[in-house]
Amino acid sequence: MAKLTVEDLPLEGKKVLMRVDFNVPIKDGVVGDDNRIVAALPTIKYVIDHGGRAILFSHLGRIKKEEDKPGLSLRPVAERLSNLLNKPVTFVPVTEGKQLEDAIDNMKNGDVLLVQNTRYEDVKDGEYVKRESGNDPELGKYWASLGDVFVNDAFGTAHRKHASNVGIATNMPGKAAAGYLMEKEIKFLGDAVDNPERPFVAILGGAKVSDKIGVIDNLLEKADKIIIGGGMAYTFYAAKGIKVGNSLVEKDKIEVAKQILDKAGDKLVLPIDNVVADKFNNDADTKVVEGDIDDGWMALDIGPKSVEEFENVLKDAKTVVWNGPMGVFEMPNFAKGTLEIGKFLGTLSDATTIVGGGDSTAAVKELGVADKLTHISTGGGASLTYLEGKELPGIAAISEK
Ligand SMILES: Nc1ncnc2c1ncn2[C@@H]1O[C@H](COP(=O)(O)OP(=O)(O)O)[C@@H](O)[C@H]1O
Ligand SMILES: O=C(OP(=O)(O)O)[C@H](O)COP(=O)(O)O
Ligand SMILES: [Mg+2]
Repeated sequence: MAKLTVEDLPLEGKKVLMRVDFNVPIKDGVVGDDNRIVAALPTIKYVIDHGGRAILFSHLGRIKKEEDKPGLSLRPVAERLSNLLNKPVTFVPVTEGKQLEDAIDNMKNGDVLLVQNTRYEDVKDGEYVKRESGNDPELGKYWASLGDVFVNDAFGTAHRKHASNVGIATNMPGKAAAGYLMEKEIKFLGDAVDNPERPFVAILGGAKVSDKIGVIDNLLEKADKIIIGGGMAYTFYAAKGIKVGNSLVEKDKIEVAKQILDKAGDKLVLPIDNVVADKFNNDADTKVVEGDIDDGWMALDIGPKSVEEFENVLKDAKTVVWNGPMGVFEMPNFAKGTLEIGKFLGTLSDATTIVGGGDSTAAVKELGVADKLTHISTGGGASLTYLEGKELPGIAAISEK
């Protein structure tokens, strides 16, 4: 990388602003899968071992209204980080102002501080102002003013142009560096997918339909097959005139889905059958149906015929990139599709198998199939954007050597 790295920066006695991606699953105030926190430890340790004062920034979830804030506090993450580092981590429950500035002034060399969820800035006085997500120039400038140098290790957020990554970096010219995780992810993805061994199969699922449906267009030129499962599948069902019941559908993306279907021909593989439920709950009544999904039912997992069909497509693959679970794996009754696909990828011993994304990674770890895969990437949307051949704004903003 022709970019500055953390090793190029002066650290001793410096206030080192760090952007990490700690957007991890939280349930009942406790961190679930901590892969993304663990993945950032090498850079954090390097900074504090070299006498830096680490001031960490991350987003968590999405905040659109005041009521979203309490459940999306980073406090539980500070606790987990403290356990992992085996040292105290100061948590500052605000994103600006005197409390934050005083806490930073009180830091000693080697100390670690975590700032509240950067997306608290997206809602001010009850209004959705998107200061963080809209890269408000004043916000990036303010955060940059709090430190001496900047290290961006948030690969999972690199496809976003937000104040806490791009904003801070552009306000610290010559002093914004990449961390080890950022370097590692780019190197790995580059080696695997710039000239992928073929057949190259992409698997796309999950729930961020409107975010991610756009990448399919570019992926059609790179991949030999694209398998669509999980919450991504039903917008395509709607585009094909298949009934979707109450399944997750992004209505304003149905047109896009139609265009993709026209262009893709048999490159795109959709689920044949689904596990449908009468409510969004693990205890729902369920059944497996092919094709049409009746009103009152929603598809929460792919069915056994879909698994068989997907495995058939995957069996000869030499490169597989997977983002987005095949169903609502957080509920045991809808985890089977994700589990089966994960297990099957584990049997492809001479293929490069890459799983990316906060939730997909949590799924393969939780379901015990992560060990047999080639690479677990912290980025879902970020990996897909990289795969499309697009520049990642978070990386572009890092200073050149
Ligand atoms: N059929 C479905 N209906 C609703 N949500 C789904 C469905 N399939 C998967 N999901 C949800 O998608 C979420 C993950 O999506 P996403 O964030 O795009 O993936 P990743 O974090 O791996 O990039 C999970 O919380 C999962 O429950
Ligand atoms: O979890 C993330 O992406 P992913 O769900 O695609 O893995 C990143 O933290 C980005 O979050 P965002 O999609 O709310 O900007
Ligand atoms: Mg996710």
